[in-house]
Amino acid sequence: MPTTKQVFIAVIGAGGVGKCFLSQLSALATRKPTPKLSLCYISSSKKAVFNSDYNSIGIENALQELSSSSKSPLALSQIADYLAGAPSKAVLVDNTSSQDVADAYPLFLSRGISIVTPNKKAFSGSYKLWQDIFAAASESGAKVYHESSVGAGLPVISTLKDLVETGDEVTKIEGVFSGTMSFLFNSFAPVEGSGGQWSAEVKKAKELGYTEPDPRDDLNGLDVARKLTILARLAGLPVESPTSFPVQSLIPKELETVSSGDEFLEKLPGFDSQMEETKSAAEKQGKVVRFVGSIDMASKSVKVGLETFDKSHPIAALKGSDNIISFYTKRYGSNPLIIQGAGAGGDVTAMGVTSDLIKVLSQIA
Ligand SMILES: NC(=O)C1=CN([C@@H]2O[C@H](COP(=O)(O)OP(=O)(O)OC[C@H]3O[C@@H](n4cnc5c(N)ncnc54)[C@H](OP(=O)(O)O)[C@@H]3O)[C@@H](O)[C@H]2O)C=CC1
Ligand SMILES: N[C@@H](CC=O)C(=O)O
Ligand code: NA
Repeated sequence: MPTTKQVFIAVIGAGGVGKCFLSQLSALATRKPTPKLSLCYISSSKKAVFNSDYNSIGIENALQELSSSSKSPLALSQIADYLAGAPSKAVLVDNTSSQDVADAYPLFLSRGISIVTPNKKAFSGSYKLWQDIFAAASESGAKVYHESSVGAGLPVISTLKDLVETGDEVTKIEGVFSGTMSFLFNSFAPVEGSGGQWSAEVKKAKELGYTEPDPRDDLNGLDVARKLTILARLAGLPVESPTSFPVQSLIPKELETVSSGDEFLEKLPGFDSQMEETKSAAEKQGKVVRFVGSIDMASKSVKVGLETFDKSHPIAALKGSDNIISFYTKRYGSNPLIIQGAGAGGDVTAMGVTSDLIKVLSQIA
């Protein structure tokens, strides 16, 4: 019979972030034998591995077992039943970008199943979903953490929560919130040198694991809009949705209707001149162009899009996939609290998920 010091873990999604999470989970299970972490379910969109008697799946071999499995994933309501019936507490780790999985969070939480996730969809969907998630968690006592939904593993959500919960008042949040956009502009329009070809940099960002599963979700500005929706809500602004404020898209008009991400990437080189024009216009003023976002609490305004910056500006000087996020608050006055570092990539994102899991374990086990 398992003791209360055992926690069952279900992992949905084993892509770039999911794979890195499994490797961190394996190290965590070895380093900290208590509570005993029992991986009881793992799935991709097409396959799953689980045992109806909750026997643990070896974390080290989970990916191999998943790729050779002949089982289909359970329906979300079945996963909730399965985890609610586990012999002790269970945690769902959602490493997908699925809206369907996100929509089921209130169900999981109401059944006492805690959630950790880098998926932005639940927290930036309708305001009702946001309310349902936190109401379900508070009623059942299940925990929900989503640090990597903004700034990957950077401590953005935890910092904002700490500011608010200790009574500070956020007045403005601004910065670079997309690892993909940061990488693209840092390499396409660097402060020094001529930079690469736009469409080739987009392909590179995908290969490096920075983009969303469909890179159009980054280029249309929606990924940044989702992050700002999450931060605005946490700061006390009940933003209705990521499409309820101005968001600039970098998708060429001619490619707005292509049916797949792959077709989009194939056709993008034909439209490189559009981004070249934007870059030259900034260069003519001695500046560089970057993709940024801001939330102004007093005017209740949120915006996402391109802006030009002096080459000496900290935003212009970012490297790689770095994010930079400035919190202006009553306490910090005119010198904002600034968080900077890699904002995308499998390992740094999984780090946020694993550290959330550690927080949950310390509260439920
Ligand atoms: N990559 C990054 O740098 C960051 C990512 N994130 C977030 O992390 C999440 C994962 O990103 P990433 O790993 O890069 O994406 P990937 O596309 O690499 O992986 C997504 C995984 O989810 C699986 N999946 C999709 N839908 C379902 C479903 N309904 N049920 C079960 N499995 C499903 C896919 O399965 P299949 O392989 O069968 O398609 C795949 O294994 C996203 O929400 C993203 O926004 C957050 C911060 C940074
Ligand atoms: N596609 C996103 C991944 C992290 O949220 C990004 O590039 O920032
Ligand atoms: Na984060």
